[in-house]
Amino acid sequence: MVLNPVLGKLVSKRVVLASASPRRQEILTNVGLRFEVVPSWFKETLEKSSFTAPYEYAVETARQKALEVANRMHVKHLRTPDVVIGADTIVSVDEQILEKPVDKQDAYRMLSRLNGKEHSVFTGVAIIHCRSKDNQLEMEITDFYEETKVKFSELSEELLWEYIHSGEPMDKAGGYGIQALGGMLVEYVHGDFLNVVGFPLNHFCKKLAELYYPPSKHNVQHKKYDSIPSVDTFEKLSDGESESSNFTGHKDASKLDSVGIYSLGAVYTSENSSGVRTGFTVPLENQNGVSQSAAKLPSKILELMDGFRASKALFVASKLKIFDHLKDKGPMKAVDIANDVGTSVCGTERLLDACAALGLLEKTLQGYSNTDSANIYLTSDGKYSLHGYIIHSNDHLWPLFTNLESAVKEGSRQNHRAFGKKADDLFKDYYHSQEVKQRFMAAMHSIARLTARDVATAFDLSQFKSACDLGGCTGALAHELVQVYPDLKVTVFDLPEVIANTSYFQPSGQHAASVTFVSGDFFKDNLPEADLYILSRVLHDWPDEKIHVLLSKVSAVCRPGCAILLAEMVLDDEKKNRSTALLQSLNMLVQTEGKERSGTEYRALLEQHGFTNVTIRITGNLLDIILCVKM
Ligand SMILES: O=c1[nH]cc([C@@H]2O[C@H](COP(=O)(O)OP(=O)(O)OP(=O)(O)O)[C@@H](O)[C@H]2O)c(=O)[nH]1
Repeated sequence: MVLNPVLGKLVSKRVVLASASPRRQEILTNVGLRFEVVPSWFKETLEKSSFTAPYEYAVETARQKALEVANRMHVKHLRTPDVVIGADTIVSVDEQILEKPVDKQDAYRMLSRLNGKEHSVFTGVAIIHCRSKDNQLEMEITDFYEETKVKFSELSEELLWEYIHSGEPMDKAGGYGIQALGGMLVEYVHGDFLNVVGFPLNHFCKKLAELYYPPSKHNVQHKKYDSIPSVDTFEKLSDGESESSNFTGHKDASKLDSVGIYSLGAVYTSENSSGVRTGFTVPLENQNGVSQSAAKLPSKILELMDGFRASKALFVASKLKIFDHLKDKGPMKAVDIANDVGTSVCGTERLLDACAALGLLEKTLQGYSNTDSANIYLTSDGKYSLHGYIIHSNDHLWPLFTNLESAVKEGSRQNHRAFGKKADDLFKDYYHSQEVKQRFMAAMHSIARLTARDVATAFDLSQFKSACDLGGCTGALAHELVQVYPDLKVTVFDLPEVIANTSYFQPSGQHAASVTFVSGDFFKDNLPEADLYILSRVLHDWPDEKIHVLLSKVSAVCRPGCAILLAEMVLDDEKKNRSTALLQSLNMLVQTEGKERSGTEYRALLEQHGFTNVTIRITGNLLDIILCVKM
């Protein structure tokens, strides 16, 4: 649960932290913010002398870090984030800016400068709200800085060197980490402690409050608030969202809710004596003249209650190929679309309006047209088309999910209830008819295309000369890998029924020859030789016993130094935070004997088969990546 509704404003947005700093990640994770980490490639080399004050340098560096990530995600990854957060922490002493030491001598130089004196720590923060309009990246940048004064005690040379040899100073601005051993060097801190650690959380929340709840003309008083409104205040405000808070342009569910929530009363805000804004509802009279108070509705719960309606609207529009029609012919009127696809005008109009309100379509006087995202993801031939997966969700997953209650009661898959037949093998379900097989392959292909770049680049795989993608289906990941690593040869190993149907999905291009297809059953047949074995969305299909069979086979053919790359949604150890992955685990319950697992669980499985150095990258995207090496 997000404690602070200001941060709650970010829940439905794709938030990206443009920072490799584990401290920033921890500070933001600790308050319940969900975000993806995309470290910035911006080199911190701005000319310091061109800034009149040290904080200007920190703010500009933070801006450049965030801008680089926003641009890269938009242009290279075709994934425009909603919000990008960048930060830069520096220490300023005697008009000098200190960043991270480059070596121990440099750390010594910095710490000696700070010894026995007061210095300032500045963190510059940039919050960029992004949106893609006509494929152009539009951004609104907000930045600020926070200053904290820190005083070091008089420290002996011996102590300084002991501290330096601990290794702690190396990745810390000014050469110390106040949150750990470095705390022992500090006599006092004036200001925000977390600012020193790398992220001024309090100021960040105030900034979000300013952005998402700007003082409106309805305010009873207009004093500018100078502290974070209390939780209670935010809850009252949270659904009375103002126009300007909708940076991303899409209409999210909470915004839609707000219409209903305050239909009985208007929201006003005022400030209390301590400068804290308070929200209250003004009673309005109903039609009978009876005074009523606007009830604050639980918007999150309402959103969940209605979630299936939105999913189904998307599924039906996709099944009817409305996005394909609009790509070729839009803008179009409802009546023309209805005629083209052979549906009723009144039903089609309602569906189109719902899709427009959900941000999937645009509605103008000329008619309906696709949004940029619809063109890319929802048309059946879009570059990153999810059409295949959406149809699979509608035709296969939906009937299974309607039996979730039985699955939970019985603890087992529900294929027999959903489809009226009992299959002993998961994939027999998919491959019993050509139509279902092609639908399943198209679904796997669309997800693999979307995630392939992340899987291929989560780790540097350039040391491997050959790879085998076990259960690699249409070869979408294999083709991405050979593009990223031109010297790599990839064998896609999958069941004969799959391999026989891959030709439709093959790209043409210079690297196509580096991908070969071999048919076989990875539980029974010999595995092709390779330096790297890839298991992407495979292990979650199976129970531990079967995974042991598979991993022991991989282990048997792996030479020391060879590796396994896993791509799965990794659960947090406590299994309480990652709702997408936890829902995916329910998805596995209704249709397989498998489940999603935590990093610790994957590590244990891999280590039992001699795979060590298990490194887990939580990407915050659809798939997390695990690399481990055979000893
Ligand atoms: O007391 C502490 N002071 C500072 C830190 C950490 O120091 C670094 C500051 O470096 P920077 O702002 O450039 O951030 P990076 O780590 O390089 O990550 P980016 O990818 O954002 O450039 C920062 O990590 C602070 O957390 C500390 O830990 N304690």
